[in-house]
Amino acid sequence: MTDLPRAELPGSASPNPESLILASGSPRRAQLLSAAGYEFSVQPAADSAECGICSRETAPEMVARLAYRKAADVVARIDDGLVLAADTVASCVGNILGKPHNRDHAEEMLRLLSGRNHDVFTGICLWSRRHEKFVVDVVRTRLQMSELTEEQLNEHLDSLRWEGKAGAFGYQDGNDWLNVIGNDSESNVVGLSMERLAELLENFEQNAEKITTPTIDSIESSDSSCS
Ligand SMILES: Cc1cn([C@H]2C[C@H](O)[C@@H](COP(=O)(O)OP(=O)(O)OP(=O)(O)O)O2)c(=O)[nH]c1=O
Repeated sequence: MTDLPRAELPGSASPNPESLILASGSPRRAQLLSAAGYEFSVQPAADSAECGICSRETAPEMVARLAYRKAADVVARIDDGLVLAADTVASCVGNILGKPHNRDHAEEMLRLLSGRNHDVFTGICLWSRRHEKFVVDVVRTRLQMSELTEEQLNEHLDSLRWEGKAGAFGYQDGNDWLNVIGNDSESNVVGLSMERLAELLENFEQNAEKITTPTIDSIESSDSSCS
């Protein structure tokens, strides 16, 4: 993994900056933020904020909607703070791959990904409770997975390193059968693009009133078809 950039929080020059609250129970996201030098507290969103795959929803629409829902869930419980929420899925030949439910599900995902290029999408939502403004954005990283041998597949399944990870793999685990294509964000695969986070923080004041991709309309309309 490349060095991760640091960034000032909006209003950090003011005497009373908003503190950063990570609305996620993901240990990877906390590690990424810590490694980049951010100070933050953790307040995971309720599981109910992360409802399942919705009909007619693309992977980027889905991660945007879920990041927004997770942030909204935590914003409703705090008086002040800048809430950061994210959601990550893999996407391969039209299939959206979240966290596997069990070993068989993980195997199914890995057999689909084996030998294929695929995408990982992470939605990010930053929401200032004090200013009641938020931005939502989505980052895509393209990956290539080599064709897995039966031995590699079984070793990975036995290791349980697929647990709790979208697509049933952990890029951070350093498997030689998985590579990011080109210069796409590596931290995005692990759950949070640190490059995009720095940009969103830096431009929060300018961008917070308008939603980036996708629009809040599509987030809300997708939500209504949630199963
Ligand atoms: C693709 C990939 C995902 N992941 C992880 C990041 C996320 O933790 C997880 C995707 O699940 P998410 O639902 O995005 O996050 P989470 O359930 O872990 O935490 P929360 O909902 O509280 O924010 O997969 C890796 O660690 N490595 C990878 O290579």
